[in-house]
Amino acid sequence: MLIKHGINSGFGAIYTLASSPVLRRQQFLIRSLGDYSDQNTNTHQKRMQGIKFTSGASLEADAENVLRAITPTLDPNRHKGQAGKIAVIGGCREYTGAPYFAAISALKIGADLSHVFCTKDAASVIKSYSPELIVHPVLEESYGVRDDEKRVISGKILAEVAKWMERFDCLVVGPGLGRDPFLLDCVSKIIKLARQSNVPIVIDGDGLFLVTNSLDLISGYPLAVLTPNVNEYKHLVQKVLSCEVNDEEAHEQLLSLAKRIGGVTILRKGKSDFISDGETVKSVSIYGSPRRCGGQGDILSGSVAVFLSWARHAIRDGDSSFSSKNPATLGCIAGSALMRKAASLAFENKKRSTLTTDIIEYLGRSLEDICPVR
Ligand SMILES: NC(=O)C1=CN([C@@H]2O[C@H](COP(=O)(O)OP(=O)(O)OC[C@H]3O[C@@H](n4cnc5c(N)ncnc54)[C@H](O)[C@@H]3O)[C@@H](O)[C@H]2O)[C@@H](O)CC1
Ligand SMILES: Nc1ncnc2c1ncn2[C@@H]1O[C@H](COP(=O)(O)OP(=O)(O)OP(=O)(O)O)[C@@H](O)[C@H]1O
Ligand SMILES: [Mg+2]
Repeated sequence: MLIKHGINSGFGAIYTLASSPVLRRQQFLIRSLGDYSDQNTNTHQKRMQGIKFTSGASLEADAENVLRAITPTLDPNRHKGQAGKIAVIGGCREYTGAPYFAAISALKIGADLSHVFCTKDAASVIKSYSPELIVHPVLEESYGVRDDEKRVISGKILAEVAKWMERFDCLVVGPGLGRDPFLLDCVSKIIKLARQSNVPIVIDGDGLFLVTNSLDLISGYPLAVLTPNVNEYKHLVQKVLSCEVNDEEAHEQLLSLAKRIGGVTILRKGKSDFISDGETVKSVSIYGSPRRCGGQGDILSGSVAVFLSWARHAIRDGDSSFSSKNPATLGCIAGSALMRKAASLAFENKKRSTLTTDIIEYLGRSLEDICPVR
């Protein structure tokens, strides 16, 4: 049986056999969508029907239409939590900014609740940045734990996170996590738990250090998104493909990388962002900012988490042709586009003194410009 995909994949209209791996994975995604009561089904259907991924043979995603299609309307019948509950696993003695940037970005875009699971040292600092965040001081680094206590403490940490897991629409693992071996071992268990619970996971920063060295954690999980920067991408390519980054064949290499990790979605950050799930490659090249201050990747990971969650719901509520799309790819396209637009607005205003906190202040307006609240 031949089935026409509802959305152009970027390589012309695609027809595929019902038994293809793409379709099987997409059907798995549909099956794996959780319960979500949405009053706006028809609105979503209309918006999703409007998505066109690319024009012609270009790889450039039609990011604004993706944003419009997946962003839920603000409906007075909805209750707290329905617009998204995100958890960031990150924050240690050294890094408190990164988890804050990711978690606050999720709220500024429109998620209802944003949690941070971090070490005890980091917790009060992160709380002091914002009363909006729900901060759990549960993680431990090796220096605070005796060897004979490790097994018990690791069990307690997992139990603490497990209490919450089913409530989350997406985890962001890695911003400001650090590289302490005991802490990373506990985070491996958290990733396994999220996977068992079918919760999508965005892996960034030190989370990429962890999974690059333990690929089994995410391999073959279609709800995993990796967001490597230039260094992290280099390590991933070396480890997985046993070669160096090849910019002459950048798209093919990204495709093979995503395919070799079992169809996870990879967002390769750079001058243009490239996104692949091992089947297609899309790019987002809209103008951003020439400022490269630290923390912009953290905004991106928090944003992708929200949009991925919204895309899952929009796909579930859309018509049959759209319910076969990959929410991870949609989430990456939307997150990348919004981050770059906000960065460009912040730079217009602040020029060389633009900081990550300035960019965060433009997330709301950037989304509003594309997808106004009605
Ligand atoms: N204000 C803050 O708290 C900020 C904290 N950040 C955090 O800082 C930490 C480091 O991020 P950076 O952006 O500085 O990282 P970099 O991209 O600078 O990488 C740090 C170092 O680790 C190496 N590396 C990366 N992946 C590796 C792998 N798989 N195996 C071995 N070596 C690897 C790189 O070669 C580099 O030397 C992350 O947790 C990140 O989230 C950043 O997000 C920036 C802002
Ligand atoms: N040369 C560039 N021109 C325009 N935008 C860029 C450029 N490089 C990166 N970006 C954008 O900046 C964002 C963050 O990418 P970056 O490579 O700085 O991540 P990072 O190093 O992980 O950041 P962080 O400091 O948060 O860890 C991405 O959304 C990407 O689109
Ligand atoms: Mg980073």
